[in-house]
Amino acid sequence: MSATIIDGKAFAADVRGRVAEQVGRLNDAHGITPGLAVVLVGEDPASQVYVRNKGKQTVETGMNSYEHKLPAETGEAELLALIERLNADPEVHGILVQLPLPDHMDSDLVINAIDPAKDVDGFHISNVGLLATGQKAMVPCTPLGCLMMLRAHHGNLSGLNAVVVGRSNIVGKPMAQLLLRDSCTVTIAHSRTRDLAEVCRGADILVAAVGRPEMIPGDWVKPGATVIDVGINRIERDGKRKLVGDVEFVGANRIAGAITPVPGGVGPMTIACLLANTLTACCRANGLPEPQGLTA
Ligand SMILES: NC(=O)C1=CN([C@@H]2O[C@H](COP(=O)(O)OP(=O)(O)OC[C@H]3O[C@@H](n4cnc5c(N)ncnc54)[C@H](OP(=O)(O)O)[C@@H]3O)[C@@H](O)[C@H]2O)C=CC1
Ligand SMILES: Nc1nc(=O)c2c([nH]1)NC[C@@H]1CN(c3ccc(C(=O)N[C@@H](CCC(=O)O)C(=O)O)cc3)C=[N+]21
Repeated sequence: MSATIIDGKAFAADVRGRVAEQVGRLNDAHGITPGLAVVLVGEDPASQVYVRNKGKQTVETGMNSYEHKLPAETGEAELLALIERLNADPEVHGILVQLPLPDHMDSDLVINAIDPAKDVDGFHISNVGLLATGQKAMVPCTPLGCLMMLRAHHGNLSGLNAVVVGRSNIVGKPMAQLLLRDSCTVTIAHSRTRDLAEVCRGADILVAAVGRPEMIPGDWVKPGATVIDVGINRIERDGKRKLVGDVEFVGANRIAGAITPVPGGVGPMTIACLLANTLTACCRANGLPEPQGLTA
């Protein structure tokens, strides 16, 4: 028997629909339009695709999109000055600085210059600390999207064994925090983990966020487990360019209970959650009630 495919595209369309509806009501009742500013430094082709998709979907949900494209050689001071302007701009409720930044910039410094209330990526140290201590934070979009799909699929996650492979600040660590908050027993694995296969086989929920094409084979998956594949890897196979995850899909699909595909899994939900976070930030900035069903 094969696994249930968790359709991230459909989930994302649902989230976007709910965002659009609440944006419409916000506009009708208060004359407010949420605004998202996306800053891209340099010309990484993959980043350009994401930024274009984000801008398009922002406008489709009735929000304002402000794109700032800076050349790769932009100085750090110039980027910080732009962030200052966006922090002060009342029309801008969310700010996203696309990562990675060019090598000559200090990413931590840049991210921590963003007003935490506008930090829709949830990467600012204030938001990281708020999430870790169980307080109201802006929650990183990719882990938030994964959590929404897991909750929808499982209902209650309490007591389940969750293994997160990857410990980055943008995916692995916040994912682990969210699973812990939902009372999973959480293991974070990484490149130094001993016997990763055995660790993975203990997982009721397996989240792969590594960045290595198809490194997790089917026989690392516990029968019936839910597999969330965050990996986005561009490879060439049989002369064709292809997008694959960190999980070997065909093998894992035979053993898992449910699995997210790549593409069409976590990726679309990341963008939908970015829109949801922008709406949340706008509501908070205006002292209005939180949007329903769109926060963690
Ligand atoms: N779908 C989406 O919306 C998004 C997808 N992504 C994708 O998710 C993947 C991960 O991204 P990100 O977290 O930024 O990546 P990073 O490169 O920042 O982190 C990768 C993590 O994987 C671990 N790792 C590397 N090799 C191994 C190994 N052989 N065994 C076990 N662990 C290993 C690293 O361990 P160590 O710390 O020890 O080095 C590290 O913690 C990428 O494919 C990225 O493109 C990212 C963001 C959003
Ligand atoms: N500050 C910042 N915040 C981010 O959230 C951020 C970032 N920087 N840098 C890069 C990563 C990566 N990321 C993705 C978003 C959407 C898809 C996505 O929509 N993927 C589609 C396929 C798109 C394609 O074909 O390339 C899918 O999986 O179906 C993927 C990856 C956000 N990131």
